[in-house]
Order: sequence, then structure tokens, then C-alpha cells
Amino acid sequence: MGITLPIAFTTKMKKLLGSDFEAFMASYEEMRLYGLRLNRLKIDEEQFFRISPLADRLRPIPWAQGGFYYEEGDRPGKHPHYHAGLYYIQEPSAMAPAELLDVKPGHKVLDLCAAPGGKSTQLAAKLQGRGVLVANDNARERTKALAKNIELAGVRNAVVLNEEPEALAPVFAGYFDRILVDAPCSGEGMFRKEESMITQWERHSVERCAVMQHDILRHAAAMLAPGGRLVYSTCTFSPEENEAQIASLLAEDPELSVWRVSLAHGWAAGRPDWIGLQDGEDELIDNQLKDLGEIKQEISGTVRLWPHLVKGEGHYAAVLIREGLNDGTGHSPAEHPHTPEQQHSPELKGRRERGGSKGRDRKGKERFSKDRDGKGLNTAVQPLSGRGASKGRKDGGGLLRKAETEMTPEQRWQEFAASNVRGTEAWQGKLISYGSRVYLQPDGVPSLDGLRVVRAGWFLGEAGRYKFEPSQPLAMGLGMQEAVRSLQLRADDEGATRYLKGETLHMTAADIAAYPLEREGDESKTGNVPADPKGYVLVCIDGYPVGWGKWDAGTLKNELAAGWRLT
Ligand SMILES: C[S@@+](CC[C@H](N)C(=O)[O-])C[C@H]1O[C@@H](n2cnc3c(N)ncnc32)[C@H](O)[C@@H]1O
Repeated sequence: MGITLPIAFTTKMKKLLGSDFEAFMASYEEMRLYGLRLNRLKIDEEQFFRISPLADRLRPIPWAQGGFYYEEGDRPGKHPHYHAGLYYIQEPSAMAPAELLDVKPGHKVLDLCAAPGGKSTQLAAKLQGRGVLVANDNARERTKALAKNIELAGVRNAVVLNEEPEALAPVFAGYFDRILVDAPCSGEGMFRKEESMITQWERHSVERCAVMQHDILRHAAAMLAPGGRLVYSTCTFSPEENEAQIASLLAEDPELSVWRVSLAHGWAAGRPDWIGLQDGEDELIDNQLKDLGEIKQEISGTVRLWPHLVKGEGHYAAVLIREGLNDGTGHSPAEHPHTPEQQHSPELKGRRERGGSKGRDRKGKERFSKDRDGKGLNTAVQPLSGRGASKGRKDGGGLLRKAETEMTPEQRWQEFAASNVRGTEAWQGKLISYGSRVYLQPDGVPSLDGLRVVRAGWFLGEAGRYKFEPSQPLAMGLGMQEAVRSLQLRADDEGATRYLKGETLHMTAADIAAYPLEREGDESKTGNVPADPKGYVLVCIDGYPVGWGKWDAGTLKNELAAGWRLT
């Protein structure tokens, strides 16, 4: 066997697994499996199979919509389709929790421990652009990758936060229809995929993880709407981090119950009989409001994915339901009793007051922090006539110049959209700006005042003194035909690779056009050549946007930001 497992780990697993231990250990002799998941916000299976060179070698992952095993040598992360956000590379078992959350378009969804964003992009695809996704992670550095993956996937209705669950709970009390807690854990299920997890396991003990998980879970539960659903998942085997966590939550919150997962695809039942085997664990379910026998019965409805029983790594998942009615498509916070204004929990109310005041200094000014791109980020929503506008006023020149510089960042966007993007009048959401950066925030998001905001919504671009610069996330979130000017490249064109590497391309005005993707047997371009081909062009590969270019007199200047280029 190539992997050396810690003795403390194998000893414990032997005690737990008994006669299954041999089969479990044999799984470490086998190769890990590789998975990718199609981004159904952009593409379905049929279309993907038509355009992808991987099509013949992909095999479906039975528990995940659009999930496929690929071969190690295929390197899908290097293909232009990856840069177009057509799929996300994700370990097969890791696709299970988001499937269990049963997200429907229109839901308000929280991914509480979200970085680097695999499950967030999966949840966003299930929302199909309707409702809200709040993706949060408390590790500041990791939220960079989280925001980028959400943007690469073309998600338009997400807010990205960098907070502790304790700070979110009062702001979003009872707000979410669906919550995913993909908890930080000791990672025992990932030893085969990533040997470095073994060192981390030795450093972050199971006990420490269990304390952290308990804290995260109870705050998560406070944010779940009546009738809402919460999925708790880990990639570890230890019962202290799995069944015992759920048992203690059920004991504390009698409105929660386990929704029994059906055991298909080789999935195995949770193990209530393993609760209490470890020292001190009984304390977790002290003061229970529910009978222990009843709780243990419920725990058998949670699920374990074992590496010797499924084609994937080790995982655990529990689905919990909060008592109450929910039509499944979301509701405004004012419609139910768990709103911030109608707190019934004195503990949460106290925390909200503390959290709210955290965002202001003694003089009542709004707190600023840096956003992930290093820009000064106002943590409060900028009003339409806010800071960005007054900045322009200071250095106005002649009358026209003065009027131009007095435009708010939102107005700058609208001016840009009018000549570059089709159909924005029909977009749902609220335009807001933080400094010069303009976002489209999904409707119904409460004030984020006082929270560390990484993305306040879909980042549309940055307003300058006289112009608006469209962002990379705007390009990724548009459909090809939403741009006034587009350039169609094919994945196997040399031009596609050159564009992704950041090079300038040369072409005539006739190449800059909005025209449909060539279909088999139809080589003709049938679209409209824009009246003025000069300006921003949405560069597409096989019909899917990858970034902006700026065309003028035969040259397409490459606008792909450094962090988005093919290296
Ligand atoms: C298992 S990973 C999440 C993987 C992610 N769901 C995905 O699918 O890409 C756990 C995450 O929890 C984050 N985390 C740890 N403690 C946290 C806390 N108290 N609140 C929120 N996130 C936390 C870690 O930074 C880490 O990114």
C-alpha cells in the first residue's frame, strides 16, 4: 500500500468496523476516482456531449445530476471549456450533499462553509438564477477562490461573505429555505485523495473539530426557516464529527428532525450505535429535550458513503427538516416569526445588537474593509447618490464634463449597458455600488451592514470618471446573445488558446458580430453585424463566453484579467 495511515486511525476504525475493516482497508490499495460536474446553469448533457472531446470517456456518477467520472489523463482543467465555466472538477462523493438539499428555483439558500465553492456552484445551478445563494466562509484567503469559482460558473444571484456563523445568525435569523453545512472536519475520508490530509488530521484533532462543528451547526439551525431543510456533511468517518453532532443538535432543538435518506448507490445508513462509544461524547447530548432512543432511531436515517462500498471517497451526510410550512419557493423575511425584527430568542437578539454595532465606529460611521481584490470595500450598501458620485463632482471640468462626472456608478453602468448588453431592463435585482464597483444584488437580501462582504451580488464592473469597465464576472454570467458584439471562436482554434493566454488578436469588422453558434452542416453566419463594431466584444468559445476584448481598427485588445488566463 502506498499510503501510510496513522495507527491511531486504523485502530479506531478496526474497533468501529469489525468484520468490514478488511474491505475498508483494501480500498486504500485502489486508485482514487476523478469527477467533474457539468454546470447546468450554462449547458446540459446533450449539448455538452455534442461539443466535448471528453464525451466518449465520461461515465455518469449515479447520485449527481450532471456528474461524471473522468480518466486521470484527461486533464479537463486545461481545456477551454473549463475556462468557459462549463464544468467544475469535484470529487464524486462530494457531489452528494448538494443533491440531498433539494434546492428549487426561488429558494433562499445558504452555503455556510463554502470555500472553494464546489457545492456553491452546484447549488447555484439548481437555483437556475432565481432566488438567492449566500456563500460564506470564515477563512478570508479561501473566499478569493470561492468568489472566483462562483463567477467562473456564471452565477448571477449570489452574495459572498467572509463571516463567522455567529455574526450571520442574527442578520439571517429564520431566513433560509435551504442550508448546507459542509463542515470543516478531520478529513479522514480524504486520505486516499490527498495524502496531505493525514498530516492535517494529526494536527487538527477530531475533538477540536467536533467542538467547532457543534458551534457552526447551532448557528446554522437558527437561520433555517420553518419547513426548511438543512444538510450537514463531512468528509470524515469519526462518529464524534458525524452522528454525535446530529444527535446533540436534535437534542437541543426539538423542532428539527431527520429526513431519512434512501439507501441507493451503495450508500450505508448512519450508525447511532457508535454514539457514546467515545469518551465524553455523552456530554454532547446532555440536557436533551428529546428522548435519546428516539434520537438514535432518527440518526439511522443519516447516511455514510464508504470508499469500499461506493465509487468515491468517504463522506457523511444528514438531512434535517425544521417543523413548519414552507411552500418551497421562498418567502420574504417579514412573513414568518423568525425575522430579525421579531426575534423571540433573547440570546440571538443580544447577538444581533452586538453584530449591528460592530459595523460602526463610535461616531456612527460605516466600517470599511478591503475586498478580495484589494479594493476599499464599504461594508454598507452604497446609496445611489453615495460616495462614488461625490468623488466625481470634485474634479469636473466644462459643463458637459461636469455633468458626466456627476453620474453615479449605477448610472455609468446603465449607460454602458444601453450600448453593450441586451435585455438588462428585464433583469431582477437591485443595483448597488461599493465605491466605484457596481453589483446587481438579488432581491430580498437583508442589509449586510456590519458584515464582511466579499461580493455584494453579481459584480458588473467598475465606474471610472468618464466610462464604465465591464468585469470578468459580467462576461461569465452573460449568454452569448446578450452581448451587442461577440466573437465566436472554436475550442480547437488557435485563436481560442491565444485569447485565453492573454494575447491580442487581429481580425476584421466582419468577424465581430452577433451570430448563432454554427450548427452541424450549417457553416453560414446569419446574425447581424453591429452598426459599430468598435468597442467591447464578448469573446465566446463554442458559444460560451470566456471574457471581454476591445475591438478597434482590426485589433482585438485582450481584456482578460491576469488571474483568469491560461498558464
Ligand atoms: C470542507 S470545506 C468546504 C468545502 C466546500 N463546501 C466545497 O464544496 O468546495 C470546509 C470549509 O469550512 C470553512 N470553515 C471553517 N470554520 C468555519 C466557520 N467557523 N465558519 C464558516 N466556515 C468555516 C473552512 O475555511 C473551509 O473552507
